[in-house]
Amino acid sequence: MANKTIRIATRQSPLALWQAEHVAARLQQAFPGLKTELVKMVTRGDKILDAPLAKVGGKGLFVKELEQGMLDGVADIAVHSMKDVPVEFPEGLHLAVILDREDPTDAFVSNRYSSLAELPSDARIGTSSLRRQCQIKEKFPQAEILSLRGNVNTRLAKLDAGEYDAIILASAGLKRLGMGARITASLSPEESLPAMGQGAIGIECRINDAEIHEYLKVLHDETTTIRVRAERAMNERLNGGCQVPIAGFAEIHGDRLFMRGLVGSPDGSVLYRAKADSSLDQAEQLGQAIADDLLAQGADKVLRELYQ
Ligand SMILES: NCc1[nH]cc(CCC(=O)O)c1CC(=O)O
Repeated sequence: MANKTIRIATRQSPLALWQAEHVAARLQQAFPGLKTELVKMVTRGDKILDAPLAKVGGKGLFVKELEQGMLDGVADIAVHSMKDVPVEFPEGLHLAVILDREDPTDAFVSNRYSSLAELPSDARIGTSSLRRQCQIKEKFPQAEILSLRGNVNTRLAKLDAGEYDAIILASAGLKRLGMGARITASLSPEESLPAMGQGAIGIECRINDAEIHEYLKVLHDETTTIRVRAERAMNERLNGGCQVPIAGFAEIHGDRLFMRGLVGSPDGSVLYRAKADSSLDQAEQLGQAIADDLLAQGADKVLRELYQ
């Protein structure tokens, strides 16, 4: 293992670079002498900035190019936000490890209002996530939802320029970039149920690369893995990516796994919610049960309309 260099495929947004550098630092801490190298790439999701994600379509918008890099042998691992990782992988690649979770909540950020509850009914709210949009619209049917794309700094600059009364974005991204102080209020799961995998970092690599797996093992976080396994199982059954109004969030209390799921119409007029709990070794079954509950309520109608 002497002189080994691990080449890490990453996007170039400040958050992606932070996450890749975090993984590099953790690996070097565990394996003194190990070298790492960032292989910086541009994904389709980075290029298409003028359209809402829901319109761009296609799964794996932020990961495909990184995956091709590993298949081509120009990178050994890819560091992803779990939220952006589709449930299926290209042949030869898989998810090797999930790291401990940062704050999974959605953040309410405003220069004018101190909480979601204080917003005027016709507030202008920035978000490009249908999941956030449908939950906001349920409570504020008159609210104007405005597109908000770009990296964290771009999004905050748009808010500061006065384009919105408030914006909603992932707390994890703000905290990782040292901008946690910009979070006006963390939204509770009742106010905005997070996306599957939100706040968790995952590492993908070639299935047959035994040496790399030896290194990655030290990064594994069991609690986060169980939670994200349940959340991904729900999305898999609903056939949902990050461009559909689906939320799934699991928490561990004692020796039980508690999960909530949600499917909504983008305009917030229909929202289906489900919750259940299980033992920790039944994570996948729990996620599937939540999905089945949502489907039995009629969630498939909403999803079918979106996929058309
Ligand atoms: N879809 C983009 C994306 N992917 C991961 C994060 C934030 C970090 C995380 O959830 O780990 C974001 C930005 C956002 O949702 O505001």
